[in-house]
Amino acid sequence: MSSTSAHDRTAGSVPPVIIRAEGLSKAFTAPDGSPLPVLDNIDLALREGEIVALLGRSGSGKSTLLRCLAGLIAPSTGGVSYRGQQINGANPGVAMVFQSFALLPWLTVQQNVELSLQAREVPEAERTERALKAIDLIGLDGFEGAYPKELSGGMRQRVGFARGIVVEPDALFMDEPFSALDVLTAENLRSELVGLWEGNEAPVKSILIVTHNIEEAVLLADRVLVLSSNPGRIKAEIPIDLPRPRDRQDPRFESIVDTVYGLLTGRSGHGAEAAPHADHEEARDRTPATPVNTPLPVVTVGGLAGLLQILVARGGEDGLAELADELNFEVDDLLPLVDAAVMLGLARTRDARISVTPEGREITEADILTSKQLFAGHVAKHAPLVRAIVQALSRTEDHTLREGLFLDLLRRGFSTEEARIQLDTAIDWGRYAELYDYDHNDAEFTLEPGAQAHL
Ligand SMILES: Nc1ncnc2c1ncn2[C@@H]1O[C@H](COP(=O)(O)OP(=O)(O)OP(=O)(O)O)[C@@H](O)[C@H]1O
Repeated sequence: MSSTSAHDRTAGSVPPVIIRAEGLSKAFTAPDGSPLPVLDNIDLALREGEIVALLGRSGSGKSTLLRCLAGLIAPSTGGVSYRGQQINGANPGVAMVFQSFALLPWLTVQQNVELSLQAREVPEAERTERALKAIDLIGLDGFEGAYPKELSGGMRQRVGFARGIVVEPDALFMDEPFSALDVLTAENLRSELVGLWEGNEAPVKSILIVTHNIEEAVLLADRVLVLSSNPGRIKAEIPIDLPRPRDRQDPRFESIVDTVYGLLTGRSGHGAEAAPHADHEEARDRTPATPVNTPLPVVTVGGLAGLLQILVARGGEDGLAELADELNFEVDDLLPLVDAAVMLGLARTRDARISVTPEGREITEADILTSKQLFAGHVAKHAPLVRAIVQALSRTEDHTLREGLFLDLLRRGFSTEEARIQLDTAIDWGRYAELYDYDHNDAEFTLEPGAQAHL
């Protein structure tokens, strides 16, 4: 908790819990009807006076958890309570701010803000007064009569915030509220939000923010909960006891960012940080890698080669935070590349650092033909989906197969859209490695001569 926070807890007393999740698990249904576990056994409590950030990779279940806590979807097992009462529908203590703003285009700013109050049956005169106050607070004074299309992205999201705070919720839930905005606008809005929170002006008692941006989480939150993926579990909880507004250059800030980087890049949660669930993780580690339990990181061969080149040029090793900073990448851009390099045995990560392996260096320094052959060997060995495609093609008489087979198999563990993305990634990697060719017109794979030697 920040030492300067207006929401400071009284020494020694633990603030009351607003929302609690106990043993919360959620599984969706995969397109083939099998269960798709997304969240597993989540316990968490959101207390008065705190900002909590939920951080995790894309697809780790952050939004699903937020929606379960908001009562928008029901957990498969376990429950959610609001001020001690189990909820069975929309959580009455929560207001939401969405990434997409979700404004109604045919309503003015004021009407959009009043809508939240209308839904709660607040009388008209009070609605107007409260809406104008919220609009003023959030810096949109003078734009009450404007329509969303007349506003910039940042101003639209201000309306989103006004609509959330106008109901004076116990908990304001924000799902990636800054990620549709340009960097400067996002930074500006974040600082204003921190200002309102610190000045105790925003009429909310707690904030839960979903983000994939590590620095954003460390800038805003009193606690960061890191979710692991497949299925999502709380992998670590990191308290952030720095005064606000926080300084990105502060060594303590950097050190926390590094720790979180380390947690997110730790291979699916190995190591001490996964202690509470280490038994599950280990059990999973013993199961063989399949295209479903070990998805391909969605990156191009060009991107991967670029990462290795940069690492080699920097002496073979670098801190992940420094690398992301210098390349002007967001965490989400960098992590899949890091994952791909690690999956293929071309780099390794330790804490928050990445180093190129001898195999990665060899590939980077070889001529193009040798480099391709080496790459083919690593991909056929370590990328489960590419390997599965080569194996399946080897077993057919004419060494060809339609993509439908692989899409059907992938749909056992992925949505239709994700299955397509996985297959497209495998097409990119396998074609570059000259393990197989792919004909777009016939949607058909053909094994390349010599590919089986890599199995
Ligand atoms: N209604 C649904 N039906 C089936 N699967 C779903 C549904 N909603 C989410 N999923 C799946 O659940 C997983 C987690 O999704 P979720 O959106 O919660 O993740 P996230 O961590 O918020 O990801 P991102 O950062 O990309 O938004 C994904 O694999 C997603 O495809």
